[in-house]
Amino acid sequence: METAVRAENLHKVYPGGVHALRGLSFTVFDGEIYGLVGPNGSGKTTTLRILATLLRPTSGKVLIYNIDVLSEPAKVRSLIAYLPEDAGVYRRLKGIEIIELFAKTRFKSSRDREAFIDEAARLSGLSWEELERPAGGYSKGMKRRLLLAITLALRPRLLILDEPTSGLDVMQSMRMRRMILRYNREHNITVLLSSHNMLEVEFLCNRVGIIYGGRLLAEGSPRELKEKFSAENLEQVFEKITGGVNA
Ligand SMILES: Nc1ncnc2c1ncn2[C@@H]1O[C@H](COP(=O)(O)OP(=O)(O)OP(=O)(O)O)[C@@H](O)[C@H]1O
Repeated sequence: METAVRAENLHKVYPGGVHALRGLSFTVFDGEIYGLVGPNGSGKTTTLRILATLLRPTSGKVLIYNIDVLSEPAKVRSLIAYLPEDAGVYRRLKGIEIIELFAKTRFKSSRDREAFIDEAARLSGLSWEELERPAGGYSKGMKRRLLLAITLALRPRLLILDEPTSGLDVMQSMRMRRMILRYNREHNITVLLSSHNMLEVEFLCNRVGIIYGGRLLAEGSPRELKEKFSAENLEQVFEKITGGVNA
C-alpha cells in the first residue's frame, strides 16, 4: 500500500520551552481517512501545521508521498490542502470572489479554473445570492462550508483538516462529513483530520491515532481499538487510555 504520510520521531519545542511533541511517529496510507484524536494541548494542531509546511519541527522527519516536507515544502504544497480550525475568510470579498481567488492561484487553464469554480460553488451549498454577498456577513457554518468546499474541489492528494466540524450544528456537521467521505471514495483523496468528536471519528475514519502529551499512545481501526480495550465505543477507549482527560 502506498504511504501518504510518514511522520518519524517528531519533536517540537516552542520558544518559551513548551515541549508539544515528544517523539511522535505515525503513518497514513494512500486512500484512507486517518483521525488524530487527543485532549486539548496534546499536539494535534502542532502536528498538522508541521505536515502542512507551516511550522518546522525541532527534530524528526516527515514525508508526504515520499517527498520531504522540510527540504521540499513547495512540492508538498502542490499535493496538499489544509483547512485550519480557525480558518478565516477575506471579510470584504464575496463568497464567489474567494473561490475565484483560489482558482487563480491553483489552476493555469481557464477551463480548469471554471470547472473548479462551478464545483466549489455547488459543493458549498450556498445559493447564488449568498455567494454574491461579502463573506464577512456569513454565519460560522456558511464560512466553514465555503472553505471545505474549496479544499475538496482543489482535489488535493492529501487533505489535512483540523477539527473540520468544530462549532457546527448537527445538520451542518453531518453534511460536511458526508462530503468528506464522498470525496475520499470518489476522488481517492486521502484525509488526515483531528477531532474531539468520537462519533465523527468513528463515522469517518479507517484508522485512528490517539495522541496524548505529544506521543502516540494507541493506533488502529475503531473496531480494533474497541476490541483491544474491551470498550463499547471510542469514548470509552479514550477514557481507558488517558484516564478520563477530556478529548
Ligand atoms: N505558538 C505556540 N507557542 C508556544 N506554545 C504553543 C504554541 N502553539 C501551541 N503551543 C503549546 O503546545 C502544546 C500543544 O498545542 P496544540 O495546539 O498542538 O494542541 P492540540 O492538541 O491541537 O490542542 P486543542 O485540542 O486544544 O486544539 C500546548 O501546550 C500549547 O499550549
